[in-house]
Amino acid sequence: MERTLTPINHPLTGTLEVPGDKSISHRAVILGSLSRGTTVVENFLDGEDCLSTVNAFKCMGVNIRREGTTLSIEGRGLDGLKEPPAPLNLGNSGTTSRLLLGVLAGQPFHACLTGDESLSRRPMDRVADPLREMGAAIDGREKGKYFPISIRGTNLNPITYTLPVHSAQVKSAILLAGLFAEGRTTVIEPVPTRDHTERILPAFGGEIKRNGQYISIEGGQELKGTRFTVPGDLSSAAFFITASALVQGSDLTIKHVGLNPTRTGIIDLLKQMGAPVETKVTEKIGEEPVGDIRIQGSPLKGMKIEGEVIPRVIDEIPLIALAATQANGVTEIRDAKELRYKETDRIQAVVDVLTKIGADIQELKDGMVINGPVTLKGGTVSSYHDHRIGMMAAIASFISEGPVTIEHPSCINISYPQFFHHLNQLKQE
Ligand SMILES: O=C(O)C1=C[C@@H](OP(=O)(O)O)[C@@H](O)[C@H](O)C1
Ligand SMILES: C=C(OP(=O)(O)O)C(=O)O
Repeated sequence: MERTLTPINHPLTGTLEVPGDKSISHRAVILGSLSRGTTVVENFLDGEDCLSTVNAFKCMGVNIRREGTTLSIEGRGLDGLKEPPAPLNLGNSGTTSRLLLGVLAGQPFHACLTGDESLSRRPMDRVADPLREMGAAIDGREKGKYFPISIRGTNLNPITYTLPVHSAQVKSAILLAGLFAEGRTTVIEPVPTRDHTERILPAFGGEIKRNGQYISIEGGQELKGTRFTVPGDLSSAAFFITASALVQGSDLTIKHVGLNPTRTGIIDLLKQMGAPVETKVTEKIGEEPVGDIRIQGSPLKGMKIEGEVIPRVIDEIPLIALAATQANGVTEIRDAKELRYKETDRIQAVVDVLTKIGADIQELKDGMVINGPVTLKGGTVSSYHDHRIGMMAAIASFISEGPVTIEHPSCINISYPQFFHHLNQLKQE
Protein backbone atom coordinates (compact mmCIF):
# COMPACT_ATOMS: atom_id res chain seq x y z
CA MET A 1 0.00 0.00 0.00
CA GLU A 2 1.14 3.53 -0.70
CA ARG A 3 -0.34 7.00 -0.73
CA THR A 4 0.57 9.85 -3.07
CA LEU A 5 0.15 13.45 -1.90
CA THR A 6 0.29 16.36 -4.28
CA PRO A 7 1.76 19.75 -3.32
CA ILE A 8 -0.53 22.49 -2.03
CA ASN A 9 -0.90 25.70 -4.05
CA HIS A 10 -2.60 27.92 -1.48
CA PRO A 11 -2.10 28.93 2.19
CA LEU A 12 -3.63 26.97 5.09
CA THR A 13 -6.43 28.81 6.82
CA GLY A 14 -9.32 28.18 9.21
CA THR A 15 -9.54 26.10 12.36
CA LEU A 16 -8.88 22.48 13.20
CA GLU A 17 -9.48 20.18 16.18
CA VAL A 18 -7.19 17.21 16.60
CA PRO A 19 -8.04 13.92 18.37
CA GLY A 20 -7.40 13.26 22.05
CA ASP A 21 -3.93 13.12 23.57
CA LYS A 22 -2.28 9.71 23.32
CA SER A 23 -0.27 9.91 26.56
CA ILE A 24 -3.30 11.06 28.58
CA SER A 25 -5.63 8.48 26.98
CA HIS A 26 -3.31 5.62 28.03
CA ARG A 27 -3.13 6.95 31.59
CA ALA A 28 -6.90 7.41 31.84
CA VAL A 29 -7.45 3.73 30.97
CA ILE A 30 -4.80 2.52 33.40
CA LEU A 31 -5.96 4.60 36.36
CA GLY A 32 -9.65 4.06 35.54
CA SER A 33 -9.03 0.30 35.65
CA LEU A 34 -7.24 0.57 39.02
CA SER A 35 -9.95 2.76 40.57
CA ARG A 36 -13.10 1.78 42.42
CA GLY A 37 -16.28 2.69 40.53
CA THR A 38 -16.95 3.89 37.02
CA THR A 39 -14.69 6.14 34.99
CA VAL A 40 -15.99 7.86 31.86
CA VAL A 41 -13.35 9.15 29.46
CA GLU A 42 -14.48 11.57 26.75
CA ASN A 43 -12.46 12.42 23.65
CA PHE A 44 -10.44 9.23 24.15
CA LEU A 45 -7.91 8.69 21.35
CA ASP A 46 -9.16 5.78 19.24
CA GLY A 47 -5.68 5.16 17.80
CA GLU A 48 -4.27 1.64 17.76
CA ASP A 49 -1.78 2.28 20.60
CA CYS A 50 -4.46 3.34 23.09
CA LEU A 51 -6.66 0.44 21.99
CA SER A 52 -3.74 -1.87 22.92
CA THR A 53 -3.96 -0.49 26.46
CA VAL A 54 -7.74 -1.02 26.53
CA ASN A 55 -7.33 -4.57 25.28
CA ALA A 56 -4.67 -5.41 27.88
CA PHE A 57 -6.92 -4.34 30.77
CA LYS A 58 -9.92 -6.15 29.26
CA CYS A 59 -7.77 -9.30 29.22
CA MET A 60 -7.19 -8.75 32.96
CA GLY A 61 -10.90 -8.74 33.70
CA VAL A 62 -11.75 -5.03 33.46
CA ASN A 63 -15.06 -4.24 31.81
CA ILE A 64 -14.41 -1.43 29.31
CA ARG A 65 -16.97 -0.26 26.75
CA ARG A 66 -16.20 2.15 23.93
CA GLU A 67 -18.66 4.12 21.88
CA GLY A 68 -16.66 6.17 19.41
CA THR A 69 -14.39 8.32 21.51
CA THR A 70 -16.26 7.78 24.80
CA LEU A 71 -14.93 5.09 27.08
CA SER A 72 -16.66 3.67 30.09
CA ILE A 73 -14.48 1.71 32.51
CA GLU A 74 -15.77 -0.38 35.44
CA GLY A 75 -12.74 -0.04 37.69
CA ARG A 76 -11.72 -3.05 39.80
CA GLY A 77 -9.62 -1.28 42.41
CA LEU A 78 -5.92 -1.73 43.15
CA ASP A 79 -6.33 -5.44 43.93
CA GLY A 80 -8.95 -6.39 41.35
CA LEU A 81 -7.00 -7.32 38.21
CA LYS A 82 -7.02 -10.97 37.12
CA GLU A 83 -4.24 -13.07 35.70
CA PRO A 84 -4.44 -12.81 31.90
CA PRO A 85 -5.17 -16.25 30.41
CA ALA A 86 -3.02 -15.62 27.31
CA PRO A 87 -0.04 -13.44 26.35
CA LEU A 88 -0.93 -9.74 26.11
CA ASN A 89 -0.15 -8.43 22.64
CA LEU A 90 0.71 -4.73 22.97
CA GLY A 91 1.09 -4.11 19.24
CA ASN A 92 3.32 -1.11 18.53
CA SER A 93 2.94 0.75 21.82
CA GLY A 94 5.99 1.60 23.90
CA THR A 95 3.91 3.57 26.39
CA THR A 96 1.54 0.64 27.03
CA SER A 97 4.52 -1.70 27.50
CA ARG A 98 6.47 0.40 29.99
CA LEU A 99 3.49 1.62 32.04
CA LEU A 100 1.85 -1.80 32.12
CA LEU A 101 5.07 -3.41 33.40
CA GLY A 102 4.88 -0.93 36.28
CA VAL A 103 1.33 -2.06 37.11
CA LEU A 104 2.10 -5.77 36.64
CA ALA A 105 5.09 -5.56 39.00
CA GLY A 106 2.60 -5.18 41.85
CA GLN A 107 0.15 -7.96 40.86
CA PRO A 108 0.02 -11.36 42.58
CA PHE A 109 0.11 -13.17 39.21
CA HIS A 110 2.08 -13.90 36.08
CA ALA A 111 1.76 -12.20 32.69
CA CYS A 112 3.51 -12.52 29.37
CA LEU A 113 3.90 -9.51 27.06
CA THR A 114 4.45 -9.53 23.30
CA GLY A 115 4.28 -6.95 20.53
CA ASP A 116 4.97 -6.29 16.88
CA GLU A 117 8.40 -6.34 15.23
CA SER A 118 9.12 -2.72 16.16
CA LEU A 119 8.12 -3.14 19.81
CA SER A 120 10.21 -6.31 20.03
CA ARG A 121 13.30 -4.23 19.18
CA ARG A 122 12.68 -1.57 21.85
CA PRO A 123 14.58 -1.69 25.17
CA MET A 124 12.59 -2.77 28.23
CA ASP A 125 15.54 -3.07 30.64
CA ARG A 126 15.05 0.62 31.44
CA VAL A 127 11.91 -0.39 33.35
CA ALA A 128 12.80 -4.01 34.16
CA ASP A 129 15.88 -2.90 36.19
CA PRO A 130 14.09 -0.60 38.69
CA LEU A 131 11.05 -2.91 38.88
CA ARG A 132 13.33 -5.84 39.78
CA GLU A 133 14.87 -3.62 42.44
CA MET A 134 11.33 -3.24 43.84
CA GLY A 135 10.95 -7.03 43.90
CA ALA A 136 9.26 -8.07 40.64
CA ALA A 137 10.50 -11.18 38.81
CA ILE A 138 11.06 -10.30 35.15
CA ASP A 139 12.54 -12.44 32.40
CA GLY A 140 12.49 -12.40 28.63
CA ARG A 141 14.61 -12.30 25.53
CA GLU A 142 18.21 -11.27 26.39
CA LYS A 143 17.46 -11.56 30.14
CA GLY A 144 14.38 -9.38 29.92
CA LYS A 145 15.80 -6.58 27.79
CA TYR A 146 13.39 -7.30 24.92
CA PHE A 147 9.90 -8.72 24.31
CA PRO A 148 8.57 -11.30 24.73
CA ILE A 149 8.81 -10.64 28.46
CA SER A 150 7.25 -12.50 31.34
CA ILE A 151 6.66 -10.87 34.68
CA ARG A 152 5.50 -12.17 38.05
CA GLY A 153 4.51 -9.43 40.43
CA THR A 154 4.76 -9.45 44.21
CA ASN A 155 4.48 -7.24 47.31
CA LEU A 156 6.82 -4.47 46.24
CA ASN A 157 9.43 -2.56 48.23
CA PRO A 158 9.49 1.18 47.68
CA ILE A 159 12.64 2.61 46.08
CA THR A 160 14.26 5.97 45.41
CA TYR A 161 15.40 5.97 41.82
CA THR A 162 17.27 8.52 39.70
CA LEU A 163 16.23 8.27 36.05
CA PRO A 164 19.26 7.32 33.93
CA VAL A 165 17.33 8.21 30.72
CA HIS A 166 15.10 11.26 30.32
CA SER A 167 11.95 9.17 29.96
CA ALA A 168 8.40 9.84 31.13
CA GLN A 169 7.58 6.20 30.47
CA VAL A 170 10.21 4.99 32.94
CA LYS A 171 9.16 7.61 35.49
CA SER A 172 5.50 6.61 35.12
CA ALA A 173 6.22 2.89 35.33
CA ILE A 174 7.97 3.36 38.69
CA LEU A 175 5.26 5.69 40.04
CA LEU A 176 2.54 3.20 39.04
CA ALA A 177 4.49 0.38 40.71
CA GLY A 178 4.79 2.70 43.71
CA LEU A 179 1.00 2.51 44.14
CA PHE A 180 1.50 -1.16 45.05
CA ALA A 181 4.57 -0.73 47.28
CA GLU A 182 4.51 -0.44 51.05
CA GLY A 183 5.67 3.11 51.83
CA ARG A 184 6.97 5.96 49.71
CA THR A 185 8.50 5.54 46.25
CA THR A 186 10.51 8.47 44.88
CA VAL A 187 11.67 9.16 41.34
CA ILE A 188 14.41 11.74 40.85
CA GLU A 189 14.15 13.37 37.45
CA PRO A 190 17.29 15.36 36.51
CA VAL A 191 15.58 16.84 33.41
CA PRO A 192 11.80 17.38 33.31
CA THR A 193 9.81 14.98 31.10
CA ARG A 194 6.07 14.97 30.36
CA ASP A 195 4.20 14.93 33.66
CA HIS A 196 0.74 13.61 32.69
CA THR A 197 0.83 10.80 35.27
CA GLU A 198 1.46 13.33 38.02
CA ARG A 199 -1.29 15.63 36.75
CA ILE A 200 -3.98 12.99 36.16
CA LEU A 201 -3.61 11.07 39.44
CA PRO A 202 -5.41 13.74 41.55
CA ALA A 203 -8.45 13.46 39.23
CA PHE A 204 -8.78 9.88 40.59
CA GLY A 205 -8.35 11.07 44.18
CA GLY A 206 -4.68 10.03 44.28
CA GLU A 207 -1.87 12.00 45.81
CA ILE A 208 1.56 12.61 44.39
CA LYS A 209 4.15 15.06 45.72
CA ARG A 210 6.54 17.09 43.60
CA ASN A 211 9.49 18.95 45.03
CA GLY A 212 11.89 20.09 42.33
CA GLN A 213 13.38 16.98 40.81
CA TYR A 214 11.77 14.68 43.42
CA ILE A 215 8.42 13.02 42.68
CA SER A 216 6.98 10.81 45.43
CA ILE A 217 3.99 8.53 45.75
CA GLU A 218 2.64 6.59 48.75
CA GLY A 219 1.62 3.00 48.20
CA GLY A 220 -1.84 1.63 48.94
CA GLN A 221 -3.87 4.73 48.01
CA GLU A 222 -7.46 4.03 47.08
CA LEU A 223 -8.36 5.55 43.69
CA LYS A 224 -11.91 6.55 42.77
CA GLY A 225 -13.56 6.52 39.34
CA THR A 226 -14.06 9.89 37.69
CA ARG A 227 -15.23 11.67 34.55
CA PHE A 228 -12.44 13.02 32.39
CA THR A 229 -12.22 14.76 28.99
CA VAL A 230 -8.94 14.24 27.16
CA PRO A 231 -7.47 17.43 25.62
CA GLY A 232 -6.43 17.44 21.94
CA ASP A 233 -2.98 15.98 21.30
CA LEU A 234 -0.32 18.65 20.75
CA SER A 235 1.89 16.01 19.10
CA SER A 236 -0.84 15.49 16.46
CA ALA A 237 -1.50 19.23 16.15
CA ALA A 238 2.24 19.67 15.56
CA PHE A 239 1.94 18.28 12.01
CA PHE A 240 -0.43 21.02 10.89
CA ILE A 241 1.26 23.66 13.06
CA THR A 242 4.46 22.95 11.13
CA ALA A 243 2.65 22.92 7.78
CA SER A 244 1.14 26.32 8.55
CA ALA A 245 4.52 27.74 9.62
CA LEU A 246 6.05 26.56 6.33
CA VAL A 247 3.41 27.65 3.80
CA GLN A 248 3.70 31.42 3.35
CA GLY A 249 0.46 33.31 3.87
CA SER A 250 -1.05 30.61 6.11
CA ASP A 251 -3.03 31.47 9.23
CA LEU A 252 -4.31 28.38 11.04
CA THR A 253 -5.85 27.95 14.49
CA ILE A 254 -5.91 24.63 16.35
CA LYS A 255 -8.52 24.53 19.10
CA HIS A 256 -8.88 22.65 22.42
CA VAL A 257 -5.37 21.29 22.43
CA GLY A 258 -3.25 20.35 25.43
CA LEU A 259 -0.73 23.05 26.36
CA ASN A 260 1.09 21.25 29.17
CA PRO A 261 4.49 23.01 29.37
CA THR A 262 6.33 19.67 29.38
CA ARG A 263 5.00 19.16 25.83
CA THR A 264 5.27 22.62 24.24
CA GLY A 265 8.87 22.43 22.98
CA ILE A 266 7.61 22.48 19.38
CA ILE A 267 5.90 25.83 19.94
CA ASP A 268 8.95 27.35 21.66
CA LEU A 269 11.31 26.16 18.93
CA LEU A 270 9.18 27.30 15.99
CA LYS A 271 8.89 30.70 17.67
CA GLN A 272 12.67 30.86 18.11
CA MET A 273 13.05 29.95 14.43
CA GLY A 274 10.92 32.97 13.59
CA ALA A 275 7.35 31.69 13.18
CA PRO A 276 4.56 33.80 14.69
CA VAL A 277 2.78 31.43 17.09
CA GLU A 278 0.22 32.57 19.66
CA THR A 279 -1.17 30.33 22.37
CA LYS A 280 -4.10 31.03 24.64
CA VAL A 281 -5.05 28.81 27.58
CA THR A 282 -8.87 28.77 27.61
CA GLU A 283 -9.57 26.12 30.26
CA LYS A 284 -8.05 23.60 32.63
CA ILE A 285 -9.06 19.96 32.48
CA GLY A 286 -8.01 18.59 35.85
CA GLU A 287 -4.47 19.90 36.07
CA GLU A 288 -3.92 20.01 32.30
CA PRO A 289 -3.97 23.46 30.62
CA VAL A 290 -5.93 23.41 27.37
CA GLY A 291 -6.37 26.11 24.73
CA ASP A 292 -5.90 27.38 21.20
CA ILE A 293 -2.81 27.81 19.04
CA ARG A 294 -2.67 30.23 16.12
CA ILE A 295 0.21 29.89 13.68
CA GLN A 296 1.10 31.93 10.62
CA GLY A 297 3.48 31.17 7.76
CA SER A 298 6.80 32.98 7.93
CA PRO A 299 10.43 32.74 6.80
CA LEU A 300 12.41 30.70 9.36
CA LYS A 301 16.01 30.75 10.53
CA GLY A 302 18.21 27.82 11.54
CA MET A 303 19.35 27.33 15.14
CA LYS A 304 21.07 24.96 17.57
CA ILE A 305 18.68 22.69 19.48
CA GLU A 306 20.00 20.74 22.48
CA GLY A 307 19.72 20.13 26.22
CA GLU A 308 16.58 20.41 28.33
CA VAL A 309 14.22 21.21 25.45
CA ILE A 310 14.79 17.79 23.86
CA PRO A 311 12.41 15.75 26.11
CA ARG A 312 9.80 18.51 25.62
CA VAL A 313 9.89 18.03 21.84
CA ILE A 314 11.03 14.41 21.55
CA ASP A 315 8.17 13.20 19.30
CA GLU A 316 8.22 16.38 17.17
CA ILE A 317 11.92 16.35 16.23
CA PRO A 318 11.14 14.86 12.77
CA LEU A 319 8.97 17.94 12.16
CA ILE A 320 11.66 20.33 13.40
CA ALA A 321 14.04 18.66 10.93
CA LEU A 322 11.53 19.19 8.12
CA ALA A 323 11.07 22.85 9.13
CA ALA A 324 14.86 23.26 9.21
CA THR A 325 15.10 22.29 5.51
CA GLN A 326 13.22 25.56 4.79
CA ALA A 327 15.06 27.69 7.37
CA ASN A 328 17.86 30.07 6.54
CA GLY A 329 21.21 28.73 7.77
CA VAL A 330 22.27 25.68 9.75
CA THR A 331 20.10 23.81 12.25
CA GLU A 332 21.95 21.42 14.56
CA ILE A 333 19.98 19.00 16.74
CA ARG A 334 21.94 17.37 19.60
CA ASP A 335 21.28 15.30 22.75
CA ALA A 336 18.53 13.38 20.94
CA LYS A 337 19.97 9.84 21.01
CA GLU A 338 16.67 8.61 22.51
CA LEU A 339 15.20 8.96 19.00
CA ARG A 340 17.13 5.84 18.05
CA TYR A 341 14.93 3.78 20.46
CA LYS A 342 11.51 4.84 19.18
CA GLU A 343 9.21 2.91 16.79
CA THR A 344 12.17 2.99 14.41
CA ASP A 345 15.59 4.64 14.62
CA ARG A 346 14.14 8.09 13.99
CA ILE A 347 17.52 9.77 13.43
CA GLN A 348 18.34 7.39 10.58
CA ALA A 349 14.76 7.41 9.23
CA VAL A 350 14.44 11.23 9.20
CA VAL A 351 17.81 11.61 7.47
CA ASP A 352 16.91 8.98 4.86
CA VAL A 353 13.41 10.28 4.12
CA LEU A 354 14.41 13.95 3.92
CA THR A 355 17.50 13.14 1.81
CA LYS A 356 15.32 11.19 -0.65
CA ILE A 357 13.05 14.18 -1.22
CA GLY A 358 15.94 16.63 -1.68
CA ALA A 359 17.10 17.90 1.75
CA ASP A 360 20.68 18.64 2.75
CA ILE A 361 20.93 16.73 6.05
CA GLN A 362 23.63 14.77 7.87
CA GLU A 363 23.28 12.19 10.59
CA LEU A 364 25.04 12.64 13.96
CA LYS A 365 25.28 10.04 16.73
CA ASP A 366 22.83 12.01 18.87
CA GLY A 367 21.02 14.13 16.29
CA MET A 368 21.40 15.71 12.87
CA VAL A 369 22.59 18.80 10.99
CA ILE A 370 20.35 20.41 8.39
CA ASN A 371 21.35 23.12 5.90
CA GLY A 372 18.61 25.32 4.54
CA PRO A 373 16.78 26.57 2.72
CA VAL A 374 16.45 24.01 -0.09
CA THR A 375 13.62 23.24 -2.49
CA LEU A 376 12.26 19.79 -1.71
CA LYS A 377 11.54 18.03 -4.99
CA GLY A 378 9.36 15.20 -3.66
CA GLY A 379 9.68 11.47 -4.38
CA THR A 380 8.85 8.07 -2.94
CA VAL A 381 9.73 7.32 0.68
CA SER A 382 9.01 4.65 3.28
CA SER A 383 7.15 5.44 6.48
CA TYR A 384 9.45 2.89 8.11
CA HIS A 385 6.15 1.62 9.56
CA ASP A 386 6.50 4.52 12.03
CA HIS A 387 3.46 6.79 12.32
CA ARG A 388 5.43 9.96 13.01
CA ILE A 389 7.83 9.39 10.09
CA GLY A 390 4.88 8.74 7.73
CA MET A 391 3.07 11.90 8.84
CA MET A 392 6.24 14.02 8.62
CA ALA A 393 6.67 12.86 5.00
CA ALA A 394 3.03 13.72 4.30
CA ILE A 395 3.56 17.24 5.65
CA ALA A 396 6.59 17.61 3.36
CA SER A 397 4.11 17.44 0.46
CA PHE A 398 2.76 20.84 1.53
CA ILE A 399 6.02 22.46 0.43
CA SER A 400 7.48 20.07 -2.16
CA GLU A 401 7.76 20.80 -5.89
CA GLY A 402 6.44 17.39 -6.92
CA PRO A 403 4.27 14.78 -5.20
CA VAL A 404 5.41 12.76 -2.18
CA THR A 405 4.51 9.07 -2.21
CA ILE A 406 4.48 7.33 1.17
CA GLU A 407 4.88 3.58 1.35
CA HIS A 408 3.18 1.74 4.26
CA PRO A 409 1.00 4.66 5.40
CA SER A 410 -1.39 2.59 7.54
CA CYS A 411 0.91 2.93 10.60
CA ILE A 412 -0.52 6.46 10.93
CA ASN A 413 -3.57 4.85 12.61
CA ILE A 414 -1.33 4.25 15.64
CA SER A 415 -1.77 7.83 16.87
CA TYR A 416 -3.89 9.82 14.39
CA PRO A 417 -6.50 7.80 12.45
CA GLN A 418 -8.13 10.99 11.10
CA PHE A 419 -4.84 12.39 9.76
CA PHE A 420 -5.45 12.06 6.00
CA HIS A 421 -9.00 13.33 6.40
CA HIS A 422 -7.73 16.46 8.16
CA LEU A 423 -4.90 16.86 5.64
CA ASN A 424 -7.30 16.69 2.68
CA GLN A 425 -9.66 19.11 4.39
CA LEU A 426 -6.85 21.68 4.73
CA LYS A 427 -5.60 21.10 1.20
CA GLN A 428 -9.09 21.65 -0.22
CA GLU A 429 -10.08 24.74 1.79
O1 LIG B 1 4.94 8.76 28.58
C1 LIG B 1 4.46 8.88 27.45
O2 LIG B 1 3.24 8.88 27.21
C2 LIG B 1 5.41 9.06 26.31
C3 LIG B 1 6.71 9.38 26.57
C4 LIG B 1 7.75 9.56 25.52
O3 LIG B 1 8.57 8.41 25.52
P1 LIG B 1 9.83 8.27 26.54
O4 LIG B 1 9.34 8.47 27.90
O5 LIG B 1 10.34 6.88 26.35
O6 LIG B 1 10.81 9.30 26.08
C5 LIG B 1 7.14 9.73 24.14
O7 LIG B 1 8.12 9.57 23.15
C6 LIG B 1 5.98 8.79 23.89
O8 LIG B 1 5.40 9.09 22.64
C7 LIG B 1 4.91 8.93 24.94
C1 LIG C 1 7.38 7.11 20.74
C2 LIG C 1 6.05 7.11 20.61
O1 LIG C 1 5.19 6.27 21.26
P1 LIG C 1 5.45 4.94 22.11
O2 LIG C 1 6.78 5.06 22.80
O3 LIG C 1 4.30 4.85 23.04
O4 LIG C 1 5.43 3.79 21.13
C3 LIG C 1 5.39 8.12 19.74
O5 LIG C 1 4.15 8.19 19.79
O6 LIG C 1 6.05 8.87 19.01
